[in-house]
Amino acid sequence: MTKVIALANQKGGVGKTTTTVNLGIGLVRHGKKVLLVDADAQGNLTDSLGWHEPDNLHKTLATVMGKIITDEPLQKREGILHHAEGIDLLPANIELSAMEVSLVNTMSRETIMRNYLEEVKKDYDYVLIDCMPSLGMVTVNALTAADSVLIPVQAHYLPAKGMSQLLQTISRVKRNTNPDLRIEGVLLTMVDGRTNLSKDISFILRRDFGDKLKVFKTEIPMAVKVAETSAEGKSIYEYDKSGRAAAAYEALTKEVMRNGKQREKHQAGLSR
Ligand SMILES: Nc1ncnc2c1ncn2[C@@H]1O[C@H](COP(=O)(O)OP(=O)(O)OP(=O)(O)O)[C@@H](O)[C@H]1O
Ligand SMILES: [Mg+2]
Repeated sequence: MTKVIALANQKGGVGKTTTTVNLGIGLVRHGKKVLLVDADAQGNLTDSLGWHEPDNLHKTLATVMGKIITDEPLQKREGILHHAEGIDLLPANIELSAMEVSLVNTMSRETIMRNYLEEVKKDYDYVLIDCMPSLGMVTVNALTAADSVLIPVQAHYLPAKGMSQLLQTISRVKRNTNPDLRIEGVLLTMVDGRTNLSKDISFILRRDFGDKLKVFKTEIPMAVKVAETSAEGKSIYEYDKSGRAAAAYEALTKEVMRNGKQREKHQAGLSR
């Protein structure tokens, strides 16, 4: 069964794109087939995988969503690019900002991305959707298409207000279009080892948003090498394979795979 995970947080610059790349390629390194979907008109994911001029790409997420809206047939693998580290990418560029507007007047406007992925995801074990820093219609589409949400949070920033808004949006999506949507976990990113702040933030998150809000055991350290990878169009495993950030993203990858296995066991138990 394919697992679709949306990486979302309407706060900008918290590590959504970086985590999409390094979790995605981490899964590939464990033999999984993975599609990354760039759902941000800034095209940062596309850029950081080496397509440095996303606006020059002719086929993107906006193209395929447009075809779903107008009921045009899609070609096999239409718009999907392949990266040297073994991962597929559906890119995005500035055209996605027009999609935000055109979705408003579209029928079944929340389910366009889900309809697109229904067929396409059959070729993959995991689909990771890198959301833009807003809770607009494209992000709602991603949450509607997803099995779970992974929420990166910058460790030195108290996320209380933004987190309530995000959790409200997730609840709304659950009520309206995707009752089975789960929270995969909150991931602390850019953790500066010299402080205890990340422990405090884990504590506050659990205190304010309930024990059910799982915080990943893995934390991603602040590391200059991580910031440098995007210019190189490579993952952290290629760029700095023996560094702390590569080890952390490898640990996160294993945690995500373990979560999936535990859930499968649980579901098998329920259906017996
Ligand atoms: N662990 C880290 N250590 C140091 N720098 C990092 C780390 N993770 C990400 N960065 C850098 O921080 C910036 C923001 O990261 P990223 O683009 O992944 O965030 P984002 O949530 O996708 O941002 P946006 O909301 O704009 O889409 C980037 O320049 C990235 O290279
Ligand atoms: Mg981003």
